[in-house]
Amino acid sequence: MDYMYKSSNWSHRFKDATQVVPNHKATVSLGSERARQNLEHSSIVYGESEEQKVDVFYPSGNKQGLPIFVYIHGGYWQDMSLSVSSFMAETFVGSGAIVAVVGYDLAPKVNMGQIINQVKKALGSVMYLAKKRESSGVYICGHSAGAHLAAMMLSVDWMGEFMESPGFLKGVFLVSGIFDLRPLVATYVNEPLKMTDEEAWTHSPMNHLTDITCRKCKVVVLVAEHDSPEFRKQAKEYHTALQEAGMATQFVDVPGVDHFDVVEKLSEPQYQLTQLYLEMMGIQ
Ligand SMILES: N[C@@H](CC(=O)c1ccccc1NC=O)C(=O)O
Repeated sequence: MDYMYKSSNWSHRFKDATQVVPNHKATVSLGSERARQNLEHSSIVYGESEEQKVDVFYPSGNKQGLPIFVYIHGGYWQDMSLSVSSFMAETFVGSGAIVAVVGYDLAPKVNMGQIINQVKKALGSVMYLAKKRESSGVYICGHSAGAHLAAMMLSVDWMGEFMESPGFLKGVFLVSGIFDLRPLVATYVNEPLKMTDEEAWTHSPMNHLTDITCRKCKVVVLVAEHDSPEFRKQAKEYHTALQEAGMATQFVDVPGVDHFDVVEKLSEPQYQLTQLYLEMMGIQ
């Protein structure tokens, strides 16, 4: 299971698996820096720590009615950061979306329950922004561990917790995600997280199919051709479970990419997933 959940082992692009994650970090951090240099942006502070912020990138002109593309980064809830996660902003803002990048604290500083709560608060602040800007819809894209967090947001009671209309949330894109955390408990991934089997199940989207609040959300479950068999299995099983729960869902097997460039390429306007997201947001 350690080998299955080490995504760098399954990349086809490098001879040496140890190059994969450093290359990913260099790529996303360069793109993120460029976005901060070239785009109008500001931060919403939703909590006390440095990471509890949402960085928002805007098309010029202060227009109302734009879609909001929310990005939740991966890194097994213990790696990566807000500052390296705006690499797609230039492309999406260029097409007329507001881009909101979610930061959250990492393990071992916080546990899984606290991380999920932080992301909920972050999304609550995005819902408020959506109302203020009369947004045409909020679309969440999560990668890997971020896809797990995005899937957990399908079951948030927005009216109860934030007094915000759930109507803004229109789509959720889950890229190479983990939807049942139980297989991770015995792996290296759990060393800083320290989840028990019970906690792993409590915080699994697979355990929250009957309390989905966003009944009208379109959910796209995506997996990379060169993701590990475990990731591919997790995605297929969650997609089937969503279907059985009566959700509008679509499965996309993205050819020619691995666990990392499946999202890196969102910085390219012509990439298949960029096109799919823009189309779903109604700006293509
Ligand atoms: N330890 C993992 C790292 C990893 O999976 C990862 C790294 C950066 C961003 C996302 C990742 N995957 C899941 O959250 C590996 O070596 O593949």
